[in-house]
Amino acid sequence: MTKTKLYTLALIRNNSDVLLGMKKRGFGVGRWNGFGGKVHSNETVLEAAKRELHEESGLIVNELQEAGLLKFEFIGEPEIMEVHVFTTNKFEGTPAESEEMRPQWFPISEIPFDDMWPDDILWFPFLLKGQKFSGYFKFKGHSEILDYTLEPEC
Ligand SMILES: NNC(=O)c1cnc2ccc(F)cc2c1N
Repeated sequence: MTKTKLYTLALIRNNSDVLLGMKKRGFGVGRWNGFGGKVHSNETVLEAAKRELHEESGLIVNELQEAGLLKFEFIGEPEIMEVHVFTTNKFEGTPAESEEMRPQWFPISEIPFDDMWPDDILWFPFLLKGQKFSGYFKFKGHSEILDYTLEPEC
């Protein structure tokens, strides 16, 4: 019986740059990620997105826009990750390194997809155009996508 677990993922924009974090340990280590994590039982998805962003980058955001919904299945694992993706260009503070993440601004033309999760190159174009999206990715390990669906959502 597959179990769905809620996660958040926030991509912060500043004009033509996007903020990514180099994951220093744990899940996704060595890859440039957005900022996010698990949703706790005593908070909403939006509250979790703001909390995780602040914990991992030091940034404070009052508003986040819903950007998309991604579901990730890993062959052999019972849990489906339901990842709520957010974005904003309104934030307070300066990105600061945390125990989890080393933040860095990247020009949109220089997003390091080769050092990111393999699905990013597929849905980032929707995010950067401001087109909401919905996707499902079936992974074998952490680097091979066996199959996927991805579509714009109104
Ligand atoms: N910026 N993209 C991410 O941070 C990202 C993308 N895809 C993923 C797929 C599975 C997973 F477990 C995590 C991610 C993820 N953090």
